[in-house]
Amino acid sequence: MSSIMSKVLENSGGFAIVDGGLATELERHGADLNDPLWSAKCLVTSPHLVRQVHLDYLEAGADIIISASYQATIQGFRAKGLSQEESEALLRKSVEIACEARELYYENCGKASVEARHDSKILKSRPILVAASVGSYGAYLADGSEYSGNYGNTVTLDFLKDFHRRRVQVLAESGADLIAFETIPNKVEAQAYAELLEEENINIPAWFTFSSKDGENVVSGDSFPECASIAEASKKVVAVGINCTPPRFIQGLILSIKKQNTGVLDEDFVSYVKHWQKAGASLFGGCCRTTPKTISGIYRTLSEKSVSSTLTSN
Ligand code: MET
Ligand SMILES: [Zn+2]
Repeated sequence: MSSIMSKVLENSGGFAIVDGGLATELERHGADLNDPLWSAKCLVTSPHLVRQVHLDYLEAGADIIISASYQATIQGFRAKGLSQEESEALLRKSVEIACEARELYYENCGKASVEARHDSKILKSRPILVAASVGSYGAYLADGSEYSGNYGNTVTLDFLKDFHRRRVQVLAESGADLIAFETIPNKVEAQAYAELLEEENINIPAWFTFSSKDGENVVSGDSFPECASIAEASKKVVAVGINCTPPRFIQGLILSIKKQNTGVLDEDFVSYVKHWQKAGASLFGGCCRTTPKTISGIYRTLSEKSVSSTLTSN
């Protein structure tokens, strides 16, 4: 495991908390994301709101925040008329905004007042990681195929590598601590990411999270353990897990690979967290429709006298 990830896990007693939904939280605050760029639209229209939502997650106890680049692609920005340079700058901006939120958070910790503590905000100086989000090709298509994983015959391994190549390079050089490949819908895209990390000599670690709608396979029907083994075979991948998946499926999925995971949840997921921890997970967070309240619930649950669990890591 990379030293940054170990540092975060050690500091918090063997587990770390990841943020919750970003796009849906931006929407809850009034952003209109009805656009092929989805949350990436806010990088242009409301960067302050993005920064505030990152900050809300840090104050709710998240140790790792994920940038607003999930649906930010060079191809998507170019389709809106932006130049190559402007498109790359927006990718970098997504990470810069998250880094600014981290700075603001540290400043707030420094001057934390008694009121803030009463406000139940978590203002505790600790190692915080910024992960650069990479959503799937299906997310760029914005036609629901990120939840079918069915890209048709023309979308090959090489096509996917070329699609993601420049974006991954730019994000790797953006100041992020790691890359979060999220909501991966099929095996071929996982393979494309793993090969890109090698070919491009990406020098920050990555994690891979897959989405499932049946508790056994990823959304395309490819086996989750097979997808996970692609991630595990890469030296650059420090964690493999699940996101944007109903919480009732998470424990079984974790057990099916018995490695560390990021769990992702919906309405009453907090009750599941300790089960996921017992099943071997060490990273816990939310996805679409989870909020800072969800994350502070996870924080409180995991901060209670910890259950004895064996943690595994790759
Ligand atoms: C469809 S999954 C979206 C993941 C992304 N990190 C977000 O919360 O917006
Ligand atoms: Zn999601």
